[in-house]
Amino acid sequence: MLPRLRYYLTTGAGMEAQGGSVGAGGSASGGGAYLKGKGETQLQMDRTLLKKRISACMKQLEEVRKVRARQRDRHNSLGLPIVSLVGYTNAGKSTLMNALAQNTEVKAKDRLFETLDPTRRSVTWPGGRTVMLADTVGFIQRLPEQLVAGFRATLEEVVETDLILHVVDVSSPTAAQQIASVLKTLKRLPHFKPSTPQIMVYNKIDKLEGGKAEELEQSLSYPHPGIIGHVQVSALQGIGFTALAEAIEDTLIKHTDFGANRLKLLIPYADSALYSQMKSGDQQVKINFEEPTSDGYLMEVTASPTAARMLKDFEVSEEDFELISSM
Ligand SMILES: Nc1nc2c(ncn2[C@@H]2O[C@H](COP(=O)(O)OP(=O)(O)OP(=O)(O)O)[C@@H](O)[C@H]2O)c(=O)[nH]1
Ligand SMILES: [Mg+2]
Repeated sequence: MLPRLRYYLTTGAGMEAQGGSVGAGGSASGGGAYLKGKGETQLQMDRTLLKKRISACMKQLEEVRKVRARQRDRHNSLGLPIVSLVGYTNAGKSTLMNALAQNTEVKAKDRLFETLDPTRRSVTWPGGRTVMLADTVGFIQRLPEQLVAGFRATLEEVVETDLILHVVDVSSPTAAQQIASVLKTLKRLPHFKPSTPQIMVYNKIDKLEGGKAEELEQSLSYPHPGIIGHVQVSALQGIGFTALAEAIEDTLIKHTDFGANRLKLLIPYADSALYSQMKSGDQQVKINFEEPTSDGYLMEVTASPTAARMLKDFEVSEEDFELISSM
């Protein structure tokens, strides 16, 4: 609502057609003074009213931001990874979020700007990890400059997000342009880290004929530093959710600090099979540091809860780690 009001106020769009045309036509016909005056008064009243509504909306937005900041603090203190759903308007973000959270509170409607208030839901995957999903407002192309600020405000959280799910409506003929537009908007967000991991979520595959999704995916592939994976889903029909959950888990382990467990290990040379398995790019373990020592491989790793349990016997204390590495 707010961006639309702002748009009317700055361009006069809509109202010019109402009041302005009466004045213009009136002055040419001689009886213009009365009509013109009336038109202008009406226009002024409209503008005053709009200004009041904008100011009310701004207050609401400020309130939303404050609440959000408080929530953010709480979530951060809980240490939950924040996974934001971003994408072009109508891509199916809210539908996907609802389906994943099995919660019908978030509105999903076939309308522009339906989601001006980003919403959060915590979701626990079957593997046991809980993440915080954050829905955001849909992006649109060629956003008037005055609106960009308003949209940015609602997207502040994307800057702090641990992982982005970039939702795409693959059934749209302009999907490629929409992706480019979203990436551009993200890049322009102040303080946005381009390296924030991003999973492309190709949504609405139920609307495509068999095999068409792969074809489309090829044509949509977009070189971008943050994009590290892609999944095909149908938010509406619940297709591809397992693969999506796995991709999220995998990304959190490999590309963020949310691998749950940072462990310091000493793997004896005799356990070379274990060492090879860890080096094989196994998605359960990310090696942050490694050094061969006289007793074995000294490592610092981020591991999934399952892997951490398996590696428990090889754990060394902080002091031992320092001692061995200094020898
Ligand atoms: N066929 C099909 N329709 C879908 C799918 N996902 C979402 N939709 C429909 O697409 C429309 C838009 O969905 P939303 O979830 O509101 O989209 P959004 O990305 O949140 O939109 P904004 O909040 O405006 O940015 C709705 O009519 C959904 O029912 C899908 O997987 N398949
Ligand atoms: Mg939405």
